[in-house]
Amino acid sequence: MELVGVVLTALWAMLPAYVPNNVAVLAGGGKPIDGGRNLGERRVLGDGKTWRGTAVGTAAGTAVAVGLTAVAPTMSDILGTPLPEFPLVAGFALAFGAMLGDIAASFLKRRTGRQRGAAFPGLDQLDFVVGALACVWVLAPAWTEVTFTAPMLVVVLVLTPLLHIVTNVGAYWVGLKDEPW
Ligand SMILES: CC(C)=CCC/C(C)=C/CC/C(C)=C/CC/C(C)=C/COC[C@@H](COP(=O)(O)O)OC/C=C(\C)CC/C=C(\C)CC/C=C(\C)CCC=C(C)C
Ligand SMILES: Nc1ccn([C@@H]2O[C@H](COP(=O)(O)OP(=O)(O)OP(=O)(O)O)[C@@H](O)[C@H]2O)c(=O)n1
Ligand SMILES: [Mg+2]
Repeated sequence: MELVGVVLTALWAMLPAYVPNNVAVLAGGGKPIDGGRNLGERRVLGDGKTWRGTAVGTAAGTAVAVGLTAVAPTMSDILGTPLPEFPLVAGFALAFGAMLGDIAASFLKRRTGRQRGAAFPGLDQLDFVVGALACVWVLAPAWTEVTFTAPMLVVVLVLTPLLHIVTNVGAYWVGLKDEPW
């Protein structure tokens, strides 16, 4: 498959993992997952990881996977490259795994003394990718092995940080996020 095809397929396959954190920013708030508890001196996760953001983000990412599956044959024809369909478990795993990766990153940030909202370059850009890929590999291993080729994984690891930076700076500019990362 030529490069354009690999890029299109990689972004398509990751879209159910890209949407949840965006939606959590838009829909989040309310009760924190850690219930306000500390581990040692610091919060377990912090007020930035909420039940509502996690649930709505996961639901939105799963819904995106269902929508992409419905239009995959048509879009494959239009774009001239075969685009994957998502079994429900794979769509859910990508979405929920993205949220879990972001939550795990907050756990690490608190353990390393970073306050809520502090940057952790590298981790911020890839936490949800690692979470999504690990979760889908565990919950839908056969689908994952067929769908994610090595070139696609390279494209995902290179392009996602760039997309994350552009999206977050955009969200900061329009006032949706308090920090541009
Ligand atoms: C389905 C519904 C209801 C909404 C979809 C919202 C939306 C804009 C989805 C885009 C998904 C997408 C293609 C994302 C790619 C980038 C990416 C990897 C994002 C990861 O999430 C970053 C998110 C939170 O990050 P954090 O948890 O690590 O802190 O960033 C915040 C994003 C938002 C609040 C969404 C809305 C953003 C804007 C309105 C900013 C405008 C965006 C731009 C100017 C540039 C967008 C460009 C590209 C190429 C995506
Ligand atoms: N599981 C999640 C993830 C995000 N959010 C919402 O999205 C905002 C931005 O997300 P993020 O940047 O990931 O969190 P931070 O507030 O920066 O906290 P942390 O330092 O722990 O990443 C959060 O403040 C919160 O309102 C949420 O409610 N639930
Ligand atoms: Mg943040």
